[in-house]
Amino acid sequence: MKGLILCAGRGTRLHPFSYSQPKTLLPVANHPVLHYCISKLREVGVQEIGIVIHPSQVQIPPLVGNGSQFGATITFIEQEVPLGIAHAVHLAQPFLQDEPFILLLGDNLLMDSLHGLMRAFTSDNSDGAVMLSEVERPQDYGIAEVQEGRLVSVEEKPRQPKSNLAVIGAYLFTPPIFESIATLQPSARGEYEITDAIQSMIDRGFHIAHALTSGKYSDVGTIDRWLEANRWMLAKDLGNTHRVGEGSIVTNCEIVGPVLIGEGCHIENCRLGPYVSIQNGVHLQNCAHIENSIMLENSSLMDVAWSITDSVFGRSSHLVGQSTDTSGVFILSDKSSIRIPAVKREDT
Ligand SMILES: Cc1cn([C@H]2C[C@H](O)[C@@H](COP(=O)(O)OP(=O)(O)OP(=O)(O)O)O2)c(=O)[nH]c1=O
Repeated sequence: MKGLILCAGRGTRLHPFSYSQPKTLLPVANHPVLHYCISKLREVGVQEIGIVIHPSQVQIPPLVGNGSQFGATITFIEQEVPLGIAHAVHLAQPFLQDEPFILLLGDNLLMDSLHGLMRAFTSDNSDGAVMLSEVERPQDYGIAEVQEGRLVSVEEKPRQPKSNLAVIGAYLFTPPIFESIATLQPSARGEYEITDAIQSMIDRGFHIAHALTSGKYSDVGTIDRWLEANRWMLAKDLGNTHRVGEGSIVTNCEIVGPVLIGEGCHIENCRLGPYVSIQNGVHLQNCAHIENSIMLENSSLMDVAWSITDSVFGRSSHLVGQSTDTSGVFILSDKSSIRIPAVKREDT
């Protein structure tokens, strides 16, 4: 069985960070999301992996190489215009040829392994399988209708959802999916939708099995969800402890885990955590409190007298501030910098 990972979207909901790097390279617990996808495929024995990228995403090939670091072989497939997930699958047909394949959305993170998906596919003798997860706002997802244990319909972002079971970004397909994709028309948002292709499979009499995941599922589609994914990956990896990478110097700090500190960082006189991940080369000095935040490579915070929460600091971004206000949320893109002067208070 082959694997296909999609990375070629526009990532508009993750601006400004997805301007300077593909969102599938953004770190969750200091590892690119894409690495987790590759590992999930390797865990179930998939070795031949195709990755769909946009031609401008030149950072992706050097980061994954030929796949040997993962024990896989990797083939890149270009999608010049992100016309939808089904369109990306269509472009990958020459790579996938005529065997079953697992499709993963490259910005999705699953706690469960893909064994459940594989089991649903094989035990039901089916023509494909999807993974379902209960969600709170079904209107925002592709929603499945299951009757008597069988998937009977899927609908993209329905106004009146038939269930709260969302089709999440892990699928298993057999070659008839390509004929279904060939019949599609673009949706109202102008994309060839994979949910329409699945519905077409069902309408043509093919059986699509399903596996319900109770494990956590998230994606890095928005900044809030990126922070959420980071929280649960840190909790999974570290519990309530913290880890400090090689060559990092941490002095006079109070740390409440989970907190992950990369290599070559300099951190002094700060209160950190919980849920903070810090990439390599970060410099923090005299920071009152940082919580639920991500600091990308070589960013720095100096003399920040208030509490920072729910924030992301881009690569080589800098914040210097002395205000005595109590808290702040910062979303700083790469190479941006802010200096906040001390507030002079009138004596009363
Ligand atoms: C739409 C689309 C997405 N993808 C990938 C990108 C993501 O990793 C994954 C899910 O995409 P989405 O998050 O649905 O789309 P997007 O990446 O364009 O983001 P936004 O809606 O914020 O602009 O699928 C493709 O490879 N080709 C496509 O045509």
